[in-house]
Amino acid sequence: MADLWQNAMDYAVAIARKAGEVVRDALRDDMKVMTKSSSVDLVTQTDQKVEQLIIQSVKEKFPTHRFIGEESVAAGEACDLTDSPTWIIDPIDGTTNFVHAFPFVAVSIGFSVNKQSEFGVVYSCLEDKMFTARRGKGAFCNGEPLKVSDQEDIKQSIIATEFGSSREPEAVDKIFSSLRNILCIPVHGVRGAGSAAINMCLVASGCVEAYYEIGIHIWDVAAGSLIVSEAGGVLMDVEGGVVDLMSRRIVAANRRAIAERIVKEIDSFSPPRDDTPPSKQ
Ligand SMILES: O=P(O)(O)O[C@H]1[C@H](O)[C@@H](O)[C@H](O)[C@H](O)[C@@H]1O
Ligand SMILES: [Mg+2]
Ligand SMILES: [Mg+2]
Repeated sequence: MADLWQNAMDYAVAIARKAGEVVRDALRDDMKVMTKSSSVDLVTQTDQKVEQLIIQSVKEKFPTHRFIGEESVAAGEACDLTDSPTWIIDPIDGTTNFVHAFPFVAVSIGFSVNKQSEFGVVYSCLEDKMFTARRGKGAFCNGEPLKVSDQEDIKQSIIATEFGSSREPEAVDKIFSSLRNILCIPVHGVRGAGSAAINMCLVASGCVEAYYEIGIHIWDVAAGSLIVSEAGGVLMDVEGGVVDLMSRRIVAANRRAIAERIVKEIDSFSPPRDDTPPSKQ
């Protein structure tokens, strides 16, 4: 039977590659850096330009599809995931890296129908690595199949996480408390690429055993989540329940036991959900 969404996925790969070129070219220019939710939540004209480029091109090809885009939501659009085919876009995941030319910057495109993820595309554009996953058909990097690490022992593991862009003292205290707990299990190391999408692709590639973060948004992890699960990994909430991409909390790991061990050490909290409008937060 023909794959209903393969055409859309091929289009996503092509547009992510084109978007990545725009990002790479922009690195050479002077940047005007603006801020959003806090003085360390950065955005540039390139984030906005790339999101518009992706949305306009997809609209021409698939006029009935819907969108959740990081910069559109920042501009006041609703973050609504319905049953309609929806493209979930982070035009630059790792904007702080982009601003500093720290070389982990991704274009992330997730796609869901009936609230189920159908494909995910993460283009790590400075490394020129195209990560893709189609539901039920595996995950790939530049066409090569991906598989999570087979490590069973948390003490032999590397865990990825990020500090995020909140500097609220309560949140920072909890982030440090979780980090301390995990580091002192002890694990081999803690790393962070500065991009949720790339961290998830590192889990899918088997380079790190797990990634967790509180404070991410649906556009950071929509594509990466499918790439992890299609590479054989598991997703979980930071308190151990079923992951909810609107909840701004995620654990992605090579296996359930590693995810559960990390959950035990996380000092959890609940940022305002992505699907709660700012007026109701
Ligand atoms: O805002 P962009 O799209 O660069 O994405 C975020 C990262 O992906 C997070 O992991 C990370 O922790 C930061 O919160 C960062 O904002
Ligand atoms: Mg992001
Ligand atoms: Mg972004």
